[in-house]
Amino acid sequence: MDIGRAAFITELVCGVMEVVGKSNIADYFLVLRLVDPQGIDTTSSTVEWALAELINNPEKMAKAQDELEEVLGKDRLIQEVDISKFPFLQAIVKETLRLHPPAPFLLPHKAETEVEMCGFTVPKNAQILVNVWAMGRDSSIWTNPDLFMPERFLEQDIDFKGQYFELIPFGAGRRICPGLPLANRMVHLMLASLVHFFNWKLADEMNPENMDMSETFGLTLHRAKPLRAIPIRV
Ligand code: HEM
Repeated sequence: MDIGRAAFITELVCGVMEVVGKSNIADYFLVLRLVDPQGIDTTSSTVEWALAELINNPEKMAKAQDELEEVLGKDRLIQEVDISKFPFLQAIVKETLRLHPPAPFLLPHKAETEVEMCGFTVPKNAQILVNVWAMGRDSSIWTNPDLFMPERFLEQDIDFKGQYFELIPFGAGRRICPGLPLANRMVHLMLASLVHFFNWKLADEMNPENMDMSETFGLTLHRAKPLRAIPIRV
């Protein structure tokens, strides 16, 4: 791990400790385990889905590889400062989080008071689950919602940092995921490295067209069948 990354993680942990100081530590770790059972569950699931979608859509994979090679050449490793130079890579991550949000219902919230919203009454103390998975597949928000089309994010200036309510895989507002800045960097860096230096072949002689892209639902969302792919050094 490089010094910059280590300093960043230390800073994040300190920030988290501040939060813990103001709340119940047992609840905090319970939530942390639920959201991120092994510390990287949500992050690794995002990278796995992004890679699966790229293998399933070879022309998008080629476009991502071209973009990386144009800026980095054949040998240079991507650094954190480079991420902003890759609009298509960023669009791939957004599109992956739209289609496969690792926390499909965010975390349960509770209404502190009765609220009127869009003609509905949400009673005090009601438990609220926000179905971001369904929002990502809603045809009144997205054209061809079931298709993996990263290009849609090249045409519109939307990110997932809580300002655009059509795309909130990390939640929004006060309870937004505190790991967002770290996850954002990790997903881009991991995915870019995997795609820049390797071509990918599916195991067991499978073709991209008959890949199983089904999901398992729970508090977190995963691939029903883990991605089995073989890296081939470019
Ligand atoms: C792609 C990666 C990730 C996604 C999509 C994600 C998503 C989420 C979501 C949806 C929530 C609940 C927000 C709400 O209450 O509405 C959450 C909470 C949380 N996340 Fe993440 N997360 C990711 C990565 C991480 C990482 C890397 C960490 C730690 C380093 C982390 C730590 C936490 C913690 C501690 C909470 C609970 C915060 C609270 O109690 O309010 N997450 N995350």
